[in-house]
Amino acid sequence: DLFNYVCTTAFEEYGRLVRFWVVNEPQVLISTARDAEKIMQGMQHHMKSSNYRLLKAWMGDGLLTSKDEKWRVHRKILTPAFHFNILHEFLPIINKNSKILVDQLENSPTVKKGNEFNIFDHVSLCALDIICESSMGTSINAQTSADSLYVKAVNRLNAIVTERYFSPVLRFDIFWKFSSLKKEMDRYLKISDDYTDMVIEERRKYLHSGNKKKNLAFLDMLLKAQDEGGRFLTNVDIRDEVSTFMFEGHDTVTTATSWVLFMMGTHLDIQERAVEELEAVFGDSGRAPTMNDLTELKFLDRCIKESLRLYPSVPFFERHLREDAVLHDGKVIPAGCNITIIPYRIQRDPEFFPDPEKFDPDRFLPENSQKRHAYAYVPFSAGPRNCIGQKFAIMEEKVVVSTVLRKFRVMAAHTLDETELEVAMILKPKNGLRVKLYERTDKPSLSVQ
Ligand code: HEM
Repeated sequence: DLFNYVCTTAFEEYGRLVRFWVVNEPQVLISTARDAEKIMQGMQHHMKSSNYRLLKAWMGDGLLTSKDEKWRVHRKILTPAFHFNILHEFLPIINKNSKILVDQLENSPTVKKGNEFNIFDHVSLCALDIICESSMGTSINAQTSADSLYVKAVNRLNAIVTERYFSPVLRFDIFWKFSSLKKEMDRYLKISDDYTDMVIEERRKYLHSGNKKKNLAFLDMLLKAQDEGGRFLTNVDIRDEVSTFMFEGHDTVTTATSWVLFMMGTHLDIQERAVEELEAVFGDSGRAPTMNDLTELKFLDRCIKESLRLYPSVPFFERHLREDAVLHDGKVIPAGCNITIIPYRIQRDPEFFPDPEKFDPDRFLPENSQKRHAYAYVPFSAGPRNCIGQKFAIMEEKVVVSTVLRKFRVMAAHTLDETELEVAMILKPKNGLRVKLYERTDKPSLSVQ
């Protein structure tokens, strides 16, 4: 199938670099850490490929798609929001929603009967609540009222963007313009834009009222910068950044979190080690994690990293070369090419990860990882265009996974071999990740204090 061909077979047939044509545009696939470094390390090749124009209908010129001065200015404004000293402000939001997730699972008839279900569906609503409240400062209660129009809009927009990206026909504007999918997209864009505009307006009024009691939101950084006369920051710019966060911070975390839980469910010895660590940190208490607790969860941290190695939420990303790129062995990729960097392949290189298919969290022990090539592990990309939300994402994963594991024993309902991967912008298994949950009966009830 296409996923295996692009990520594996193509390199076995043609070697470490593969070139093909998408109509009149040359595309080069990169599969090794040393080549990836030459593309990602500086600002020289920071421009995204022409394929990202397909994302622009939703997120305009947000951080993910923009370039040059606009990208630089916006990145500078948003970077402080992800500083370690600020991140703790988001912990109550993550704790609250993880608790709701566990409550929902506990009360679900499917879970009670010991039936299997797709863990993805539940984690997705939880991640949506978290990213919405963290970026906009408002709660949409996706977990408790799944029929909200905005929730539907975000989910459909994600799916439509992906469908267009991989459609050999709809990617061309001429066919897209007259398609029913475009009509549907316009409908959901209006719902999403209207909602975001309304939240931005309310948040602006709230901040101007001088009331500082509510949690900080990423949006506040942008509104503050606009107040201070920030260049480039129109209302549409702010909306684009919020939409970018809703896109980048939702499905990515959902996939990553679901995979860790599933991997725990297929590797019960590893799950037990993680639970022993949780018991050491939380004892018999049902208290919610603090930032200090999260730092203590070192084994869980390694499980999350290892899961992202095997199943990077973003299995590939792309650049457009405005100048020639010289690779580590002197080979030149000429200006004008689009480049696809494939973490899914790079992170399976046996030179850096012996027995690469094995799920082994201890690869990330300091003594096993310190000397590894800096670009051998790039689930969050690397260099100046790396993921701005990576610390937030790991913090969220740790809280959600630990909250679930403190309450439930997770058992996978199928094997890894039976899990077929889909070619999409986000690495999703075609038929979901199905698990069964069993309550750890001797555990106290969890609190969000
Ligand atoms: C496990 C979760 C996540 C993974 C694996 C992930 C991965 C990535 C990757 C690979 C990129 C580079 C994409 C490209 O070049 O096309 C990226 C960029 C980005 N991510 Fe994440 N991401 C995650 C979570 C998040 C979260 C939670 C947020 C926001 C709170 C976020 C915000 C962004 C933004 C804004 C960019 C664009 C950065 C720029 O170009 O300056 N991501 N992410």
